[in-house]
Amino acid sequence: MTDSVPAVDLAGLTKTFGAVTAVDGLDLRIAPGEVVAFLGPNGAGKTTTVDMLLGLARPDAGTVRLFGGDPADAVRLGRVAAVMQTGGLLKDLTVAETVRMTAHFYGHTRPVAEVLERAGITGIADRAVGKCSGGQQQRLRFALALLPDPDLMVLDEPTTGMDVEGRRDFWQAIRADARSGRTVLFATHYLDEADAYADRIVLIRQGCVVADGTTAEIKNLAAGRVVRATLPGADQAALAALPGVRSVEVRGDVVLVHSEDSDVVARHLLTRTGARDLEITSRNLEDAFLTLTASA
Ligand SMILES: Nc1ncnc2c1ncn2[C@@H]1O[C@H](COP(=O)(O)OP(=O)(O)OP(=O)(O)O)[C@@H](O)[C@H]1O
Repeated sequence: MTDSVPAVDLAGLTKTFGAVTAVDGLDLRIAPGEVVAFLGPNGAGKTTTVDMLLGLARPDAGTVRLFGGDPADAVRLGRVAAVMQTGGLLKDLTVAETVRMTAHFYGHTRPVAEVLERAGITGIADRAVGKCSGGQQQRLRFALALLPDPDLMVLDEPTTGMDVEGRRDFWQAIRADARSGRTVLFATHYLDEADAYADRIVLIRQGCVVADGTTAEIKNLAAGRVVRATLPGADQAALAALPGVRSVEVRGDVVLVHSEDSDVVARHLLTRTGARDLEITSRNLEDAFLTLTASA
């Protein structure tokens, strides 16, 4: 029964700041247990959406429901926790002291040792926060967010400014934790993070959802696949007439067919022509991102 209630349900969400429409009638439903990347270029409206989702900002129009209820109630009940980019840590306390102190503010929490372990910071429990790297401090913020054992974890560009290793360690901790069934929504403008760590990508531009699907679907949506083959004297018109073909390019003896249905192209090339050295490649997420977020 509870599974039929979405973890997140945003409907017609709109927010303007003067002449700027930051979020423009945004609709989004996230089922319990999904790990969703909220991906978009700078100024797309990610933070404004996350702020409304957490009840930190009031929408001008539209509704936010978390687990079927008001966001403020979900936050108060500890069903939702957030990891933001910066702030909120005292440099002189140790990692463990910080977690213990925060645990006192809640009525009931997961054990401190358990959240340290889940966030992957047991080994630095006695280190002063001021001596921790940016990535370690973010994992500490993650540990704090885990204290109430929330059903939904919201992260707003949590790895900004971290080095590659720090980002990888951080995401490994998040990903391992999400396997327990927690719903995760993270805003990012790093394509590789969305690709590597999300089950689903919601791409936004100018406050609207422009694409929503699995990583593979998003790649295909914008880019399809490219079938490359060696085929001297290729019949360009015949290839262009195949279903799903978007373009045919001939470079010397090599032909490149850009298509939504690479199977049809491959079958045609192998059975009806003398093509050899076939290669099928999916264009990368970066291509999809650039195509879908380019200004109209
Ligand atoms: N408090 C505010 N006052 C005025 N304009 C704002 C305010 N907050 C956001 N905006 C504008 O709303 C738009 C969306 O901003 P938002 O921060 O939500 O985007 P974002 O996708 O999170 O961007 P980034 O990746 O750069 O953090 C931008 O044009 C921004 O300048």
